[in-house]
Amino acid sequence: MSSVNIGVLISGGGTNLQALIDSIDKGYINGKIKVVISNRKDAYGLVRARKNLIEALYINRKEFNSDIEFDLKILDELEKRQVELVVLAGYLKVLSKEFVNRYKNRIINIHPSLIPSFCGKGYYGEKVHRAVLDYGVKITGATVHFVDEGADTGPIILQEAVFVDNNDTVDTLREKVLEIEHKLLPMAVKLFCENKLEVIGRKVIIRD
Ligand SMILES: Nc1nc2c(c(=O)[nH]1)N[C@@H](CN(C=O)c1ccc(C(=O)N[C@@H](CCC(=O)O)C(=O)O)cc1)CN2
Ligand SMILES: NCC(=O)N[C@@H]1O[C@H](COP(=O)([O-])[O-])[C@@H](O)[C@H]1O
Repeated sequence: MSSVNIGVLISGGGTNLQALIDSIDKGYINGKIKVVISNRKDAYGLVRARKNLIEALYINRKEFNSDIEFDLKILDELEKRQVELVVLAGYLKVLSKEFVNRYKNRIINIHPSLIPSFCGKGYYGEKVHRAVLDYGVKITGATVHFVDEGADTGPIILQEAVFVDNNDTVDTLREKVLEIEHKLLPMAVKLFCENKLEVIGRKVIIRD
């Protein structure tokens, strides 16, 4: 089976990107990351990409007149490289309808909570863990899902839970959830690359 061309969008440190790079390098994922694109110049994920000889682009939103034009630029860079799967690995901008429709059911996102809890506009990064602690829930976790027009509303591919302890802080919770993310995201990408994910309405069926 030929490998799948992957494009990864980031905004930050890139530990999920690193998990994908490592998973591909050890042969766990039948894919090739063709390009990493960040909307933030200081994203350490760009450094991780370059260290692994992966093309890394910073695209400055301020150089475009609208979010749509910005998205179209990103789409152009992805399609120039025949990208078949887009992975959002800590990408902190909501994609436009045009982008989502161009890659329908071919955009995967990782979110640091058990969707539909603590997700959507305003819920990203540490804000999620802060909300989890403030609410007092006893479990949280991570979700990998296909991306649709809404923020974190797409069909769920994989989830895994973790207990919230009384002495947990944002930092300790982030670390516990990241450990799950670094397992679930490569697993979901592997399943996609092996053509084992079928979307039926809101449900994602994992085929053997
Ligand atoms: N169309 C979609 N685009 C994106 C999705 C999605 O599900 N559908 N997922 C997000 C990632 N994400 C949660 O997983 C998420 C990212 C950012 C935000 C948010 O509120 N962002 C702020 C700006 C943040 C910043 O630039 O500092 C905002 O848009 O006002 C919510 C959820 C990726 N794209
Ligand atoms: N709503 C999107 C969101 O909050 N994404 C989260 O940003 C972090 C990125 O970390 P990383 O840059 O080390 O992969 C991860 O925890 C990811 O789940």
